[in-house]
Amino acid sequence: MIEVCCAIIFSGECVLAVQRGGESHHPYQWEFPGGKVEPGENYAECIVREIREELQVEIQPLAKLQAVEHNYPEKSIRLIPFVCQLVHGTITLTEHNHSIWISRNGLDQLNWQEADRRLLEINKSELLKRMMRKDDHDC
Ligand SMILES: Nc1nc2c([nH]c(=O)n2[C@@H]2O[C@H](COP(=O)(O)OP(=O)(O)OP(=O)(O)O)[C@@H](O)[C@H]2O)c(=O)[nH]1
Repeated sequence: MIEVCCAIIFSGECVLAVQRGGESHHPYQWEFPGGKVEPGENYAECIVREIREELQVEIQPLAKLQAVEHNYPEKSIRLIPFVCQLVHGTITLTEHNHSIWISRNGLDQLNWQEADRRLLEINKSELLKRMMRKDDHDC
């Protein structure tokens, strides 16, 4: 079981989603930025490092949400999500195709990876509490 941390980065009441490249596993699907935990690293260290590498910004992890386990044909992962806030920097994608800030309505509309769909389902009430706006709006 591979442990993967991901960051649900908030800006106001919107969160950041990133799209995988065409050459990766699960091409063009959406995910939260993050990656595999390295030996000797705790989850918070992992997510801060991965976000520096992938987005070139500094974040602060605020809360760990419920993890999900998922079996893909090629591997099994435990996906560990952290609610995070941006501390400084401008997002620059080093690995992903696109990024988008989404409101609560957007959560249901993206073509997420399977593990993320499950992750969003089990953490929905916690996330919606942090994304209170009722109307769709530009993030
Ligand atoms: N970063 C990230 N990875 C996720 C998410 N959901 C999900 O299923 N994954 C999977 O978790 C693994 C994360 O690996 P990684 O980010 O370190 O490296 P990678 O995409 O190059 O992995 P690869 O070994 O499949 O090519 C990938 O298999 C990816 O498909 C997510 O929200 N964020």
